[in-house]
Amino acid sequence: MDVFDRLKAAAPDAWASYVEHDFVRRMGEGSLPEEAFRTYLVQDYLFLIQFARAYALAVYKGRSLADMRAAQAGLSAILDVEMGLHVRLCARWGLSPDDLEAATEETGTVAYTRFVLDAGAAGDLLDLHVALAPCVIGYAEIGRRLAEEIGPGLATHPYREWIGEYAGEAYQELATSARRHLGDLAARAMTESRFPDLARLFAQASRLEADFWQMALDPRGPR
Ligand SMILES: Cc1ncc(C[n+]2csc(CCO)c2C)c(N)n1
Repeated sequence: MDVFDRLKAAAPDAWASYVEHDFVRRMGEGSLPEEAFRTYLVQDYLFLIQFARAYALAVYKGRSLADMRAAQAGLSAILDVEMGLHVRLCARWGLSPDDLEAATEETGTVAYTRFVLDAGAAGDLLDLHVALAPCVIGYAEIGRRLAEEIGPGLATHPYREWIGEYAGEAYQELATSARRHLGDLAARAMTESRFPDLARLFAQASRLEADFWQMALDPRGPR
């Protein structure tokens, strides 16, 4: 059992609330309302910008060149690859770069991203990577499961690009290497007495991921 499996096993309800969320189920069934998916895409754009900052923080928190380079690779992946893919996916869904730039960050986006940034700012690199783990590794689990469930029907599925992206080999490899890096970091920096605090951090990040899905399902009231 690696440290990621231990963290999941310590927070089964929080993990299930995230990876088995209604948004995920309905995306898989193809019954997710398009408007909910658009809301998600816009907030995810704002989310990815803050996540780039979290990887930049991981560069700063690194104590070895290897850790700093690993964080730099994560930062480049977001800035040079992920953002471009995301903007293209948004365009496919009728959202222009101007729409994305003009969007307001919702409370759920602020809560999740600033929680991760604070975990990293107040803690060390291991705290930061534990807070990042549900996001990076969870999406690989969700993407793979949905692709397996849908099977050959994926080619014509309404959410095929999103599912294909996260189920695809490149993202699966990225998640596998993030998982290995987390294991290495824990082997170096984790004393057993730290585990309960790390498990709490992991559970909270997983709940915030679940809230992120929920935010897209719940219409926002006027304000
Ligand atoms: C709410 C939310 N959670 C997780 C991801 C997945 N993800 C997070 S950071 C990143 C880039 C890793 O290099 C990816 C793919 C997302 N997009 N949105």
